[in-house]
Amino acid sequence: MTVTGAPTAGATLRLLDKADKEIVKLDRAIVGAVYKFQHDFRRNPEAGGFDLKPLKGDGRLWSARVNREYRALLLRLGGNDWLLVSVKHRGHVHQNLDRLAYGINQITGAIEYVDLQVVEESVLRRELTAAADAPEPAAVSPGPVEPLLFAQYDARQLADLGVAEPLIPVVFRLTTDEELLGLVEYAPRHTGEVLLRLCDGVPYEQVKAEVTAPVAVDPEEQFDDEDWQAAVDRSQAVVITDDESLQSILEEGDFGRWKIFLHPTQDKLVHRTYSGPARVGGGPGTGKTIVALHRVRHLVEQLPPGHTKPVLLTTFNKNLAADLRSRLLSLGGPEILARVDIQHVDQLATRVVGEADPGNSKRRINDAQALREWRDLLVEAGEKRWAADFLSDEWNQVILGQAVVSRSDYFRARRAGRGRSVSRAERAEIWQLAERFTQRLDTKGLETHRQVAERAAQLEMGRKSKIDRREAEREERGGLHNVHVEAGSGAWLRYRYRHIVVDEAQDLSAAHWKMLRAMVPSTSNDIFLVGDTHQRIYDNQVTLGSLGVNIRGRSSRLTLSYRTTREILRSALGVLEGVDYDDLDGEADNLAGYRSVLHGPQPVLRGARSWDEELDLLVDQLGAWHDVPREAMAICVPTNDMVTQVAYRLKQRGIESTEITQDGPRHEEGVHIGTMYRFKGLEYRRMIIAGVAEGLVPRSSVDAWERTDPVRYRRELQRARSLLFVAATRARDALTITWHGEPSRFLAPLTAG
Ligand SMILES: Nc1ncnc2c1ncn2[C@@H]1O[C@H](COP(=O)(O)OP(=O)(O)OP(=O)(O)O)[C@@H](O)[C@H]1O
Repeated sequence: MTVTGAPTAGATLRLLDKADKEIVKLDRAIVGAVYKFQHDFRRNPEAGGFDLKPLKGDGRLWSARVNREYRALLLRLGGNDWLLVSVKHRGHVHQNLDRLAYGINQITGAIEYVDLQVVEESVLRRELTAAADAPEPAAVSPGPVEPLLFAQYDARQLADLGVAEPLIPVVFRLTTDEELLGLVEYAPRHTGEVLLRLCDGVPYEQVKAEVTAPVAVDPEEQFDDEDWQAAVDRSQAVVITDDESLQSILEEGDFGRWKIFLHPTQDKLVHRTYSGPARVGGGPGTGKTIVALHRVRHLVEQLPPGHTKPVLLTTFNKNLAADLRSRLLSLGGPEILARVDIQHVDQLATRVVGEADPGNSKRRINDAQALREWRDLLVEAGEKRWAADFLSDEWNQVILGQAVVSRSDYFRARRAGRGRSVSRAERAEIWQLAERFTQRLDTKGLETHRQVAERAAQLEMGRKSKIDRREAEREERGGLHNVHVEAGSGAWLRYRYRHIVVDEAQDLSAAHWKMLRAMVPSTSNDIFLVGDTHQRIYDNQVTLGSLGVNIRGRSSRLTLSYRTTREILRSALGVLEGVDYDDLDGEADNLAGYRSVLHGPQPVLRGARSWDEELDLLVDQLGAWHDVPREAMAICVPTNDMVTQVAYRLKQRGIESTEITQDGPRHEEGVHIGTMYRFKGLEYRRMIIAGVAEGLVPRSSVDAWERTDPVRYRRELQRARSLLFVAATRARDALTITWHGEPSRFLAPLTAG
């Protein structure tokens, strides 16, 4: 049969989420035939040989020949727009025609396709009558009654949450977690999310608010449930553009899905127009980085043609910036990359300062190195009244943080949140020591990253005021453009960027934000930042509003983890129990609704009597994970010494390993080993967190602050907790936590069972 009313030229062929998962499971020869099919079909669906024909009376579901045995099942969206939903053996299609269900979900407005036969056979593994209506839950369990998982809900309630209606009768038959997880595998994505949440015991209304509401069609929007072309835009589907696109979807498997199937919540955040700075929060693995990358691509696609780089993509460190670059390349290709400046935030600050002062050859040091300089200074000066930690913080947070340049400024400086008050006389002493410290750094040719960031912020703020002044003058003179030239330099003075996208936003300092704010004009879509304050591991708490980055009303949160299993997530959340977190803007934040649809083994918790014995536990655990490449596993420990010791023990036992340095893993091969700080933004299939013992996590010195500086004590505890949380949420499939001696206090909620 020919496609009536369809133009004879090429067709649009789309692929529905999950159809790809089914196709990859077919024999290689059939997958090959699918490649050829999509190529030919896109060119001309009417070509002979496809035997394209509608399967049911409504003209919506069609079958096309892939090879002698297999058929592609396609939904016709309209004209020559087709959605590939499945590839099945022709016998299966023939026998189960009345079991192939499809429709537009009344709540989410998305297209759904379900093969009820497959679901029932695979999920319930028993013959079921093909009842079309929802059965009375109690009536379907013969013999000893197994509790039905969803007996407390009725069909209407489930449908209102957006559960795919054809699946509701099956849902009512589920009795075990295993069956539920099986169903989730085959069900439309949203159905899986809702059911798992209900099964976790989350109240109905909460599931509605957290899972359904974000993807529900706006009740104001009169949506036409016959408009399949509009519905496909609300669905997770991708247009197959060329021969390689389907191939790359199938070959990259789960690892490439982030490029193609954004969650509707992610998709909205990527494509929205924001009237000013916007922030996306959310727990680990919810796709914040993915959203940032798609956002960059979206912004670039809106730019007029050109050769400049008006979009800045920045993050906390070099390692993460390199990762963003390679992922953006893979998402958008060299054309997108060509319009984006990717630099980590300290590199950016260094460049700004370098431009203003090209002769500067100072060596940059980090917070830990600066603290050592403070210690040495106090020892050399025989100064015992002040602790190096305290002075270092005072210098970073008050003196540098508020750009204090004189003694009198320091006397007036606000010291909110510093925990301990200081008298005027003490301020005088501190100021004197701070001056000696800066001199010391100068003499040694050193400069801290914080100093550089602060100078960069000042320089950029100066540049911004010049631009604004010139802009005002230009307007006064009726729009003359030549006043835009920077005095003396001949260079055009303009904002460095049009859009800035920031990843790992929770760890940027006030100076970084001041610098970034000044680099981009305050217009729509100016700053887009993603981050999670539960993962803040550097001491940089900021209130964005006070730094000119006003995110109020433009803050959203992602809640579905794509990385971590539900089992790991539950343990990781246990680590954060009972602690408050901020939203980067002075208000509270939380991880409400944070969830996963992935499933795996329970995390393993194992204590040893000594470090030596614990090292053996690590070797045993790696041995048990022989089914996974070494590079897909990592060991995270609290200290650098422990990194060396673990590497040594593994070497003795013939296990190759590689250390994660500031610049990423030293080598390609081997189990990755690093301190907790190094794991920010990374992910592994299997993780061991070792040394999670009292005295190490948190380190014993933290307790000394409890009496002398309670504010600092709380901050340090929070940081140690976040470090453990970050480490625990790097694991995709399996997590083992070990310790020797007494387990860390942070593990109490987990070890309590
Ligand atoms: N829509 C999606 N489809 C498939 N995979 C996804 C999707 N979104 C995210 N992922 C995957 O989930 C994992 C976590 O994503 P990402 O790194 O963006 O999370 P994150 O929120 O930035 O995490 P963290 O806060 O821990 O750094 C990645 O492996 C990513 O590829």
